[in-house]
Amino acid sequence: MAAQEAVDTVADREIGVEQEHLDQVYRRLEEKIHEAEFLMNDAAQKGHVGTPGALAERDAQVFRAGIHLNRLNNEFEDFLFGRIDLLYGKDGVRGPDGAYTSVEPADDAIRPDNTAEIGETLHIGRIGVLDADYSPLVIDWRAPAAAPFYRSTPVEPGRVVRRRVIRSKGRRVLGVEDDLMRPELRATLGGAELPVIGDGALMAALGQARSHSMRDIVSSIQAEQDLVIRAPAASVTYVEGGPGTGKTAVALHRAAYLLYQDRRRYSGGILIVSPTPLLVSYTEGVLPSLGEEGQVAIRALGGLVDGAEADVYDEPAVSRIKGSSRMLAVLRKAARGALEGPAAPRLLRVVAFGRRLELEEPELRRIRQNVLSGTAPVNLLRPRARRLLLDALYAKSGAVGRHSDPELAAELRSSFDEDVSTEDAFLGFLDAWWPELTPRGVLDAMADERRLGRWARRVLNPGETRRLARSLRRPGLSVHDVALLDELHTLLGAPARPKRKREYDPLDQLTGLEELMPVREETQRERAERLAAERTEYAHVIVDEAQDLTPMQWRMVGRRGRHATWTVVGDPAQSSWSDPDEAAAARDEALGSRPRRRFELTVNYRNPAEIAELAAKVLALAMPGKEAPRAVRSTGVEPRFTALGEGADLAAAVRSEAERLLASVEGTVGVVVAMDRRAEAARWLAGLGDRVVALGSLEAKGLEYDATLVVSPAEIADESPAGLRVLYVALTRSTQALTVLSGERDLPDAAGVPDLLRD
Ligand SMILES: Nc1ncnc2c1ncn2[C@@H]1O[C@H](COP(=O)(O)OP(=O)(O)OP(=O)(O)O)[C@@H](O)[C@H]1O
Repeated sequence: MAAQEAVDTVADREIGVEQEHLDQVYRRLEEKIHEAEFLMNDAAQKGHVGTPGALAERDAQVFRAGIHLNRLNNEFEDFLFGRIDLLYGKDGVRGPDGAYTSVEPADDAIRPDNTAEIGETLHIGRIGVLDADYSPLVIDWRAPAAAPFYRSTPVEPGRVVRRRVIRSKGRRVLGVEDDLMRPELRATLGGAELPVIGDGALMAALGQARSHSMRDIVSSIQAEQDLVIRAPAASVTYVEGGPGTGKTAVALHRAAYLLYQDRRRYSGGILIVSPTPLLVSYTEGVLPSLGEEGQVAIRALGGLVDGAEADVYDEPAVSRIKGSSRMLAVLRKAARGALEGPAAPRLLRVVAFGRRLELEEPELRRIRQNVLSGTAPVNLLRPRARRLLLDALYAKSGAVGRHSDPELAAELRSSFDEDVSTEDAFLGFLDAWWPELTPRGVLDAMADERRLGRWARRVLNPGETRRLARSLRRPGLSVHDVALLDELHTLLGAPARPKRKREYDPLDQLTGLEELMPVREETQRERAERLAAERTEYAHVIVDEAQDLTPMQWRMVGRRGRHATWTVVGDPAQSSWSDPDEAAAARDEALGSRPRRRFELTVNYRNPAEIAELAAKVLALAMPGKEAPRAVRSTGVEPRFTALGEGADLAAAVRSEAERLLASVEGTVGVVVAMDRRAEAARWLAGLGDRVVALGSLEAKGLEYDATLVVSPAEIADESPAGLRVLYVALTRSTQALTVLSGERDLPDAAGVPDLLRD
């Protein structure tokens, strides 16, 4: 008891020490706000005195200070989250953040009797704060001086003696957890021995209940993850790692790091491509919590094309066709063939120079073929089509050769062109014969099986053609349709811009029209949002769950980063694409010949060892020889197996198992079913509250829950050729508890274990 109290007292004292530091940080920030306000008033009073540059700098300072305080007050639960106590370094050089730059300890930093004095203490937080004398009160987590907080290990401690994670809420420090990097050392700070509190912040973070949004991991980034986050953004950074190794977390932190490190270079924006809208909403809070917003767009694969938000999936046989690079040949034909719709006119008749001139079908066909022999996008070929039509009509007009003087001849021709091309009959004909095609229009044309058969000849077999046409006849877009739209957009060329909204016209004031059409200045923020929405190319592209992109999706994503650097994270063992080799080839094509830097993440932070072990059995079937990541913790809770008795009601069983899991964990429960059961599963769970969600197997990608119920492994595995890998994804979603519910098809043994999960 007495010993416990002593520990508490040391812990309380250390909390007090950190509280004092946090108070000092807030005092300093408030000072900065006052300074900034003073400068602002001063600037206003002096009016135009001062160079424009100085005024802009002042504004920027006020703006930054305002953002800091606002964030500190409103958003961050743990603004200050870390501290490192370091030995004296080899030299006394300070970096721009005020910290000593030396990575290695000075030769005499450790005395022969293994004692040492702490030479520098740094606090790490979400943004950097300097004291009035430019000494660092808080180091930004992305600054070079913060790297030892993440990189230092007992094997390679560098200058770090003690690494401390500080937990705080608002302005109050709640707790501290220490790790000693040099446990053999007796270090003193200001003459007193360095105390050590708690037993590891990582485990505390991993054991916490999950909500429906991802948390940042800024206070517990591990060394192998830090290497990826801070890797220089040259060409392509390729990161592989099994489920739960932090790939998504690392990708998001890397975006924040790149912006911090070189904001100007990434002013062209960073795009994060996510497989599903569910994963987008799960992850979109992370960057704001790291102090980054605005420059990063997180988009689902089904939402990369403006105006096409798709979140439904085709059946696997259809998505296999739509995702395959064979579609490229089909789309090329369709983009041209769609010009000849059922309503395409077969005769052009105009009157010029008092004569009736006609072009009949064979001539029209020849002209069309001639125009299409070019490689330009179809919509951009329209002016050429118009010119060749006029040439052909002129040749019939009898005017050719009427003048031998070239100037007169040219004049005659130009008046012919003007006459004909303003004639309603000609204009109407051109619109119908060479219409402005839209990607959506061509996709609709492909829904006609007969026409699609023509365009897909020798590329798709008749069965595939039928399936594809049938799926395109369904209303709405599927996720895989979006990549086709994007391809068509390129093949067709940008249609003429829609007419701009009416501009503000001062003359309107005289007519009183302005009252009917309110004119409002666009705000800065609206402008930024509009520009972001209009952006089609980015300075850096991060692809999450990259193993799932189909060849056609790689082409779509590739177009958004033609001049970009890339971070590509994925796990081939979780690929839901039937032909991973084909997808890898498409990926390589999209990324071009840029050099790759490869990293591997090897530790599973999500699943307890008990769940990871079970999942590894499916991995062995799905990808024999592939190693599973090492689980970092164990809970002692084994997965639960239960089988549906003969004639039993699946809905009732799912509901009751979900209820059981809800009672066993504090946070979220995910119920994963085969894709075609997704709608009914949502009904089965109705009324159980928002801690539980039903997911189709493909939607579970990237997400995690405190507990997961996997319904019928066999149904999930049989869904598609990639079914075993999809099942592997489903089994690796849980942070605490897993239940597997088998049906008849799973051939469960007496203990309810389905045959796919037996040894
Ligand atoms: N260093 C860390 N500290 C604390 N938590 C971590 C750390 N690294 C990863 N995690 C947690 O582990 C879980 C898995 O991370 P994440 O979703 O990024 O993994 P992933 O590799 O993308 O997984 P999957 O391939 O299954 O989608 C998350 O809850 C994440 O917050």
